[in-house]
Amino acid sequence: MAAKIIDGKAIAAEVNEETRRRVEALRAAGRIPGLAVVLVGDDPASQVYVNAKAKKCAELGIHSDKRVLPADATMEQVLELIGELNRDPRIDGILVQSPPPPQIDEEKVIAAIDPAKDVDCFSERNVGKLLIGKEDGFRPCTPWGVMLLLEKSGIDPAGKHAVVIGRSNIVGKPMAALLMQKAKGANATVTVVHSGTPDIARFTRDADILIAAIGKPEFVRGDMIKPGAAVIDVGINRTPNPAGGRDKLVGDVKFDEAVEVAGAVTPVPGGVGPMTIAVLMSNAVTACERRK
Ligand SMILES: Nc1nc(=O)c2c([nH]1)NC[C@@H]1CN(c3ccc(C(=O)N[C@@H](CCC(=O)O)C(=O)O)cc3)C=[N+]21
Repeated sequence: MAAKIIDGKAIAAEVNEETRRRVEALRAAGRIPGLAVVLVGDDPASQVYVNAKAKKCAELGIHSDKRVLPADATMEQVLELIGELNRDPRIDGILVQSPPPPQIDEEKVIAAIDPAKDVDCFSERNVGKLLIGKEDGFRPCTPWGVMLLLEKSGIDPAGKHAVVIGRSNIVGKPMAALLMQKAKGANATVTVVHSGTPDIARFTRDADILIAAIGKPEFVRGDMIKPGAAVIDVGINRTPNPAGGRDKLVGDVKFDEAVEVAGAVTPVPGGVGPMTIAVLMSNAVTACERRK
């Protein structure tokens, strides 16, 4: 039996509709939420994401301020810009597109962002709040997007074995923290596997919920999936199109095989990606609502 394909685009549209209503309410009260998106350098993939975020802001009535610094920008220049955006009253949220060029110390840049404007939930303070389950920080965009996908697809993690492949600060670690939270919509038993795990398949085969976030194209094969499991593919890997033209996007899961074994699976594109942007928009509006 073929798996149910989870429609991330449709679920993101629901979340965005709710965000649009919140923006309307703010605007009626004379407030316009503002998001600054900082891009250092000219990486083509980063440009695509940054433009997608600005476009979604426009659709939802959020003011967006795209700031591009050259690939050889210095730390001083980046920190100067962050300082300016921290002080700018029109800006509620600040995002610095990751990864920056090598001369930029990303950790220092994140630390310079006002935690009240840290809509990525990357700062030490907001990651700390997330870990202790405090609700007044922000939701990490991709992991929270995954939690919403599960909830809105009727998949309750409570009592299930969730296996996260990958331990990045952006996805793997916060994903594990959210899934294990003692809260409605979470409460899973969580295993995290990574590049230091011998025999990853031994764990993934026991997963009721499998989250792939390792950045290796089609790493998860059909024989690594428990029959009926929910498989969430966070990977976005660009591979040159053999026919020329636009790069092909593939996830961290071999979709054609997963669909034969899993109970539910997210596609790439059209799965987690649109949810990441939807949560970012929601966070920007939350930042504005709190500042009232
Ligand atoms: N500070 C920071 N915050 C981020 O949230 C952040 C980041 N840096 N760096 C890069 C990753 C990646 N990311 C994506 C967002 C949307 C899609 C998305 O919408 N993808 C579409 C396809 C888009 C396409 O065609 O390339 C989809 O999956 O359907 C993908 C990837 C946010 N990131």
